[in-house]
Amino acid sequence: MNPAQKQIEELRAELTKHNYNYYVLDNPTISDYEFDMKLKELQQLEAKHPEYYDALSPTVRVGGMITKNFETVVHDYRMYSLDNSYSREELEEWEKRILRILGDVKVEFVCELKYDGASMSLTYENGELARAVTRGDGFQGDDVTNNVRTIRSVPLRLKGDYPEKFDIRGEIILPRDGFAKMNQERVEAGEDPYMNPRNTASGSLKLQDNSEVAKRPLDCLPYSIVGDNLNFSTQFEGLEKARDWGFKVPSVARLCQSTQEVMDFVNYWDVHRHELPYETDGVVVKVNSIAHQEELGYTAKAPRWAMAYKFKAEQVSTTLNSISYQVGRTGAITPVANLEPVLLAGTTVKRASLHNADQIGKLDIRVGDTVFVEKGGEIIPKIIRVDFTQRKPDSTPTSYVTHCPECDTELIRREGEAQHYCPNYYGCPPQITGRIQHFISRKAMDIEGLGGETVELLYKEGLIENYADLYLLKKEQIVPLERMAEKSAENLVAGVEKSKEIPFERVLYALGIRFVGETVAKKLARAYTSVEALKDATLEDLVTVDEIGVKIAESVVEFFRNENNVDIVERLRSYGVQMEIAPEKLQNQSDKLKGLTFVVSGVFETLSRNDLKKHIEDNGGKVASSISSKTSYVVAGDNMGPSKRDKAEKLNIPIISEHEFLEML
Ligand SMILES: NC(=O)c1ccc[n+]([C@@H]2O[C@H](COP(=O)([O-])OP(=O)(O)OC[C@H]3O[C@@H](n4cnc5c(N)ncnc54)[C@H](O)[C@@H]3O)[C@@H](O)[C@H]2O)c1
Ligand SMILES: [Zn+2]
Repeated sequence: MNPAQKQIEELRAELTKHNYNYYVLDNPTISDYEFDMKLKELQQLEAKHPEYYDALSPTVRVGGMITKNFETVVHDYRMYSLDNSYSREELEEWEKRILRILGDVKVEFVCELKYDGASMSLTYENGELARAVTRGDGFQGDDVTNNVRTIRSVPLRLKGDYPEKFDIRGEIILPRDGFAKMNQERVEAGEDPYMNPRNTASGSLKLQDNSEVAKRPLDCLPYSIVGDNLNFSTQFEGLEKARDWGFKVPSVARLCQSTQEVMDFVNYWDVHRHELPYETDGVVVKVNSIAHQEELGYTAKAPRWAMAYKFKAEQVSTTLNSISYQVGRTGAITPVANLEPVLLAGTTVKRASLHNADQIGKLDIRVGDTVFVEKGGEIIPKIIRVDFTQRKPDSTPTSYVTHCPECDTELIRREGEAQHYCPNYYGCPPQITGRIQHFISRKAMDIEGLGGETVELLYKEGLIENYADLYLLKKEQIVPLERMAEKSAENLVAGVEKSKEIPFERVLYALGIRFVGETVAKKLARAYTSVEALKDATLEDLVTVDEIGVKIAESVVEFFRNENNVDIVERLRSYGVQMEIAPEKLQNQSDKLKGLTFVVSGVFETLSRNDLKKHIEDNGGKVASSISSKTSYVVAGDNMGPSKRDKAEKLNIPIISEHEFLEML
């Protein structure tokens, strides 16, 4: 293969992978700037070598895709991406291109902010929200109407002189405050914080349970209207109309008569964007007249009448004062850079994560170095590189810690893992308190009246050494402690007592067995029904359980091989903690539907939809939200949607009634 072709194909493959990480997994591994630069490189190569044209290239296709977890809907009007620019020169070139097409006319521009979230198309019919669909691949997207209905700024009913039918496009975002609050709750519950508002907003739309979506403070910021017979003739008027109909259109949009005015808007917001309640990653400049827009049209991927001007992620340089090492609940060591405090993107930055030993080696970072720090959407800033021109002649390479900073045990690094670990499971303080903090967290034993700091205090005072000790705490022991009062001590003891009602599957999760998260704990609880049976399970036995792999199985066996753990579990049982699935619950459970996937549609006579779903899950079946070739049965009630019926028939999937379903049990 010729080198140019090879390079083109490698870039296409790499960008396709990043699109998948970004749009499907909501978990990008490179910055947007790096992504855009690679895309530009590909664009230039493809322009030089038109012989390698490919209609599937990331340069000619919108990067997203449908997920198949929702009903797929074809957009009446295609959804496009935007071309990007990073400089005034690029903007001026764009203006010239436009004038070449439009001829000698006066062109007005509208500047809007580029909200950083997930794009959404809302269809309104006769003033009512009919559908909400993600951008997907631009031609078709996921029907997420049920999730979007929970967003308060999406009007379900419009007011004023709205057109009979139209689509309005907007960005679904998570305001900074709401995001910070969600993360605070997660951290308190012992869960990892979300990475950034954009990915969290996008991930929220894909949740299957809309009551979960309703808890998230999402917002919808509209920016364009498409349809036939619209009653306005410019972009700016369209925004005003949408506001009158009840949409939350941000008021920062501005009409500009020249590139200078556009640049003034850009420069103003590059600085002041950190004062906004939500994140933005640039400005979108649009030709104002819709007649002009129609004349300009679209390329394969983006309108010719609009251009995004992207802000560069803000970078600052500062000094690395020291590196410290944190020990997590599992004993994992994380190196942290302690920086000379510096203002970045509206907040003072003092620390940055260095991830692991390899990262330190890759950056060749040393104490005393001047380093560049960047903050994208992430909460924790990143060190991009060292400014080697500023390196002091007497600096010495960083040598990674060899012993645990908390308990002085020699660290280990397992084959194939990036992190170092402190193996002192029972003697290392942050591991001990970390395990107890996990045990009491919301999704585990949910012990009210007890928080992470109190756990540390109780441990420091010698009152607890493991989570079983919590059940022996007496009010009289707690009251004398710092910041404790009669009432809070009572609450703590009552909270511990109440946790004895927590079902076995959550107790199993609370034990903190490595790799046994919530879902795995559920599977294990169902498969073994008691801790006694799980304890005796062999590796060969464990891996036969659905979705349990060797890694998890080994970890379970290792946990119960340790006498200390067995002892603690035995004590928990003796205090009354649930160590098996309650018999009455077991009665209604079976494996009868194992391996079968059901889609439930319509309204039912004897059961509610939720009960029906619970029956399916209790008997080992799976519930999916949309019909695919993997569906085993569709359980249909009254008013089953015709499109679902068509699809089931096309794929030859049996449609059964609720009575037929109950008979299966
Ligand atoms: N880091 C990664 O791995 C990775 C991977 C894929 C994509 N990306 C990022 O995503 C970008 C591509 O995504 P894209 O195709 O959605 O393009 P884009 O985000 O650059 O621009 C198009 C989108 O901007 C949004 N938008 C926000 N405010 C708007 C406004 N006022 N008017 C019009 N549209 C507005 C719309 O949802 C529209 O779909 C890349 O440039 C890159 O920065 C990053
Ligand atoms: Zn240690």
